[in-house]
Amino acid sequence: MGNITLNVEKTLGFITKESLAAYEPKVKECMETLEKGTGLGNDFLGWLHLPSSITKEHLADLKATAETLRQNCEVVVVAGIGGSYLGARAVIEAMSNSFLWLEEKKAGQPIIVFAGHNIGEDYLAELTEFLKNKKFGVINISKSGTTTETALAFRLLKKQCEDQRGKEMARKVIVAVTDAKKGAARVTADKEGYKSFIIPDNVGGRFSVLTPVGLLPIAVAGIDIEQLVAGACEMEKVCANENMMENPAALYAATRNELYKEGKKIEILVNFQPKLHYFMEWWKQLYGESEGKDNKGIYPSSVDFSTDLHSMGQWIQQGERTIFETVVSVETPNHELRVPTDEENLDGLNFLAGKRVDEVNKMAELGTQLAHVDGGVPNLRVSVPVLNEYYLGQLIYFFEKACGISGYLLGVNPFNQPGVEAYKKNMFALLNKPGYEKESEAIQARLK
Ligand SMILES: O=P(O)(O)OC[C@H]1O[C@H](O)[C@H](O)[C@@H](O)[C@@H]1O
Repeated sequence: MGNITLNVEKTLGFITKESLAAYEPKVKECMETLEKGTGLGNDFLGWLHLPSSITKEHLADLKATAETLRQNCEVVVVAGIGGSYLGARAVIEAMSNSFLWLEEKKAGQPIIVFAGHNIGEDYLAELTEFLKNKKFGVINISKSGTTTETALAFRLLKKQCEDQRGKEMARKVIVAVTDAKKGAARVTADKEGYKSFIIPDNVGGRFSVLTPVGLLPIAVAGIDIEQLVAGACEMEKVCANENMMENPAALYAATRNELYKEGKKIEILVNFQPKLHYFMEWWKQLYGESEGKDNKGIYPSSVDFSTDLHSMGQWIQQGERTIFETVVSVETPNHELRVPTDEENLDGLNFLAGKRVDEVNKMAELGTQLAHVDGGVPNLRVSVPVLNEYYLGQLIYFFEKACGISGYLLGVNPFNQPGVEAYKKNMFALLNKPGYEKESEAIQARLK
């Protein structure tokens, strides 16, 4: 079985081979800093050798809990935000049939829905309505255990679950994934006797998809977590290579840093498979929170092609030349569908008759790459042989390792996110949260 690969050739008209090669010693140093744990944020390096440290017993425990939820629930609500949400959604959406959720639910295959990632009253009211009379369960995920969005949704879900299914069944179908000791989610789980899984202290939220944060919901969705971990393990080996040109994570980190130095301030992650939409959302948090600080950092954005070629395509082709693209390209689709012949040919599409739909998609991809490079947009390409658990595991670890290296190349602490506290402080002050009396007064004075 081959691996995912990275091709940076289409950046070379914008940066030189020599400038890229010059990164080799710096990248090596960053990799050593990660390995030795001597850099900034070194108390959050638990993700680095996480894949190879996951035991069969741990996976079996996760699968057994997932099975309890699958057997007892028509719907499972996964409550979480940021790193406690995006990884699970990324893998579940990438691996699920796009239309399965519209079908009648069969026993043993619950629908997964998400909550706790917004404060939309309509969203939560509609969710409550949808769950009425349904056998549902909840996975409450929060590393800190105190995130407002998630706690608010969980308060509603817990009550509804207990009201509808009784305390005893609720205890069986509510699972917590949180800190070992701290936080409200831990206190509730212990008091109510919920099954719970621990998020290791040294794994930050955005690096936690391969902990129970991601693995439990993914297993509940019926997706093979062993293969996901096996793929990540393989990349853990590949991305340990000290030769930068043979290490995709190192090469990606170096290339994007050099492009940034040359004025390419925005990276657009591109897919040609709509199922990867949430994978890109996961990637945005990973890179946005890791690198966007100290007034520095590439702005991570994403598009779904060819959909967005009909909207953002214009900007990318001819807008300000401060962007580069990284395309995640799936080589072979999981299904085969050919364009039918039509005798009348009213739509003029008979030139495509007999071809696979993916051949059209691939020509859209190649045509776009050539056009965008011609238009001044450097292009990186990550090839994924097939969209399956194994390669998703590879992609996850590849992007995580590259992020650690890239953050150190940039000279920031890639493992903290102090900036996200600013809005929270204001929100708590505005809502008169106990303990925020001084801030409340100050903010009210500003609003007069
Ligand atoms: O898992 P939690 O503690 O609930 O945190 C969920 C998310 O919210 C925070 O505000 C951070 O910005 C994220 O890095 C984190 O993943």
